[in-house]
Amino acid sequence: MRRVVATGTFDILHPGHLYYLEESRKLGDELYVIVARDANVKHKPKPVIPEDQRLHMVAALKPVDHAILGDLHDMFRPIVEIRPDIITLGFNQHFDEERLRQNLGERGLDAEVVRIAGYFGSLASSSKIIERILNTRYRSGPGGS
Ligand SMILES: Cc1cc2nc3c(=O)[nH]c(=O)nc-3n(C[C@H](O)[C@H](O)[C@H](O)COP(=O)(O)O)c2cc1C
Ligand SMILES: Nc1ncnc2c1ncn2[C@@H]1O[C@H](COP(=O)(O)OP(=O)(O)OP(=O)(O)O)[C@@H](O)[C@H]1O
Repeated sequence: MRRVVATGTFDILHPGHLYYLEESRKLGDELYVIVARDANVKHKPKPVIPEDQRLHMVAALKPVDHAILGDLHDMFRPIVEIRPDIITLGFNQHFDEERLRQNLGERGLDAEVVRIAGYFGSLASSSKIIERILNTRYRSGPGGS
């Protein structure tokens, strides 16, 4: 059984998330998804959707076999428990692949790190969806409602 781990915030689900999870699942037999804790999302505005609800929605997606909330303090704790063969990074995840491999090695983990390509077919970004909601519903110019 080849175990794959995918990670992310998954604030407002869109086809890019689905693509990332489908491509991750294809690399193995079982896909685990680690959903970022609200408190750990510091590199962008806080998620709109609370962590339990983000987890609930990710867990329901077809390619996902197991979804868990991440650890609050140590991002390697779930990895040590799952012991994946592969960890996938999304196209815009800010982790340095070499550094991540090094950190895993220091903890005795030999998971392969694979970068998944981006999907740009449609409105495939949580922040762009939020921007569109704001622009179309709340920032109408002259003549707008
Ligand atoms: C290998 C790995 C393990 C992670 N484990 C956790 C974790 O335990 N807890 C957590 O809150 N975030 C964890 N994260 C981080 C998030 O899931 C997410 O990738 C990060 O916040 C960047 O979010 P974004 O790409 O969705 O914007 C982990 C990320 C990686 C790459
Ligand atoms: N369009 C996309 N194509 C492929 N992968 C994507 C796409 N959008 C997000 N992902 C991946 O899905 C995971 C979760 O992404 P995240 O929750 O940060 O969504 P996002 O739409 O990139 O958010 P934001 O717009 O706020 O940056 C990450 O691994 C990310 O790289």
